[in-house]
Amino acid sequence: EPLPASAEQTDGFHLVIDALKANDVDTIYGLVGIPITDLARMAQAEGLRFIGFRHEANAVNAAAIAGYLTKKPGIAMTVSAPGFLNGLVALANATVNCFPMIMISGSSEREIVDLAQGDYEELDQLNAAKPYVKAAYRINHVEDIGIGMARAIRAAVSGRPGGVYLDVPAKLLGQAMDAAAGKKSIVKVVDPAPAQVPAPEAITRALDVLKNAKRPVIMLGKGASYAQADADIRAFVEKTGIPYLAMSMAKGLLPDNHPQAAIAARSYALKEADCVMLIGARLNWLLSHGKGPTWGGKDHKDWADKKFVQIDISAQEMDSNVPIDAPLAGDIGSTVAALLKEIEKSGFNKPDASWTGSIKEKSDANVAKMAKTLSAKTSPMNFMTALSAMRDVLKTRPDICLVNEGANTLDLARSVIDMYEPRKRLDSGTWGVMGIGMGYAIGAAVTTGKPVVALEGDSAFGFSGMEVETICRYNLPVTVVIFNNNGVYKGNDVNPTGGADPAPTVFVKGSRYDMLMQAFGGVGVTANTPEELSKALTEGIASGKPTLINVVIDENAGTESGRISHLNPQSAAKKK
Ligand SMILES: Cc1ncc(Cc2csc(CCOP(=O)(O)OP(=O)(O)O)c2C)c(N)n1
Repeated sequence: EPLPASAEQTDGFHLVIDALKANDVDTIYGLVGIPITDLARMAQAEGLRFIGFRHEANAVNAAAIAGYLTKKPGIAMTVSAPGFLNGLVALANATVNCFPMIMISGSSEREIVDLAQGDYEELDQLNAAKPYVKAAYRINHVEDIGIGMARAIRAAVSGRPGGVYLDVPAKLLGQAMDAAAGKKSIVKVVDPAPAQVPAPEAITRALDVLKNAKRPVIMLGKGASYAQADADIRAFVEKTGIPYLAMSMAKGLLPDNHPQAAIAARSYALKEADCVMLIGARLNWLLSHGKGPTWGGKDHKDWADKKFVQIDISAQEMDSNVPIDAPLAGDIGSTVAALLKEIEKSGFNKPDASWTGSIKEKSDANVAKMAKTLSAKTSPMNFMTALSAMRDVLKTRPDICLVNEGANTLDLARSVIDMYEPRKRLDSGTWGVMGIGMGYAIGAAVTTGKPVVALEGDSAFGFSGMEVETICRYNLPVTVVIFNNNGVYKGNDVNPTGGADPAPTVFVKGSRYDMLMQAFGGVGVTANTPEELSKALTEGIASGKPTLINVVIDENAGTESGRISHLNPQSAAKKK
């Protein structure tokens, strides 16, 4: 007997989907299983895309990069306990990188977990997540799904963006309620990331510090890329005439060949600058915490004699880790707009040509030095000769995203491959984490609809390589390029015992990663020369088809841990 219209019912499954759709979510990245398989089916039936992965970490990485690219929270979905834990690493990485996303995980019934009665995949996921996320919520009652999802969305994108955990006990999905009341309970979040405008006196103070500087430099961080205030940021750099540096994911905010780019003279600029303006860049390990020899200091504790201006959406970021002379607490778009407005009114004298000229001189000399290394002919290829071939191809397609991870593959590509548009370089980021490759490539391809090139060290690729099947299943325009030097960092280590086990850093020699892509119907090619690499890369991008290029690199090439080998611990024990 059908229920009377007024008594029509809805349920938790449908309200989760309604809440996502009401907030313009169109894609979920996940891996199904109890208790979310039907939720995924229903989401797809209701018009959302559900991109199914082979490991939760890659699904969560895809959601994270979707959040970075769109400023809307990426949505990931996992099963309980082990599926949740598999996703947690990438959720923590999203939080560290300030990428807005929500990981929704099914969970066991509270009463069973709270009494440790031993349920299928029982774990107190909410409390396990809390140390690694910006916010964590559990929804226990179906009528709270609307407001719970709204809070998760606002937490992900407002203020400093980050990863949010949303715990969905299995029982919640099955709970029913009156359909009309359910509809009313859905919340469309109003202004989820409100503008945060800095105080006028902070603007004046910052411009005073910059105007009094003789040798200023601007450091753009990925926060500046995320802001999507591209025109104003470019206008600010050009109107002030201050030389600028870009952290790896901020490359392309201004084209790397811009006349004010100081990237090729980075060490000189950081050492000699008397004033540094940080825009969406934190003074963390990547910038030696703002002190020490990188900044012209005597030793790693020495604060060099410099003034710092910093724009950050979190006021608490200031003085981390050196005193900030002119803090600008606000969102980057509003802050740069306010600075430009003040400059329009009160003017700004560009730095003396002796400073900009000295940077240009250093840059030109370093570019010339690199050109020599890049033009060398080697067989087998080394990192630089392979990167030289890639650079020439990628220069013709500034619109595509370059995903990049590895050690030498990451460090060298960052300086060799120029970027010309914002938010096109997606890499290991703040943690220097390996394993983001295929997840970021899938997230970028699905989000942008554009071709993606994923340039991978062979070890780095191994963390997420099974997603090659996912790339083929959705026929994504992803070209994976693996710099295959037979090992972690290099491939020439030997087992000191002479025993049968390979050295800890060595892989199977002559491995054919290209056959992995062929196994799932994609195009697989091995490239032994720069010409073969250029041809395969050009064709891969043009085809729009899943492609993997296995690039044979000299196994003696490379440096252990790339640019950060100095971080490896050294024994203090006195040698006899
Ligand atoms: C989750 C995680 N586990 C281990 C590590 C430590 C590491 C940093 S770089 C790297 C791989 C280097 O080998 P690869 O062959 O990719 O690079 P290349 O020198 O270009 O040939 C590892 C394992 C990190 N950062 N994250």
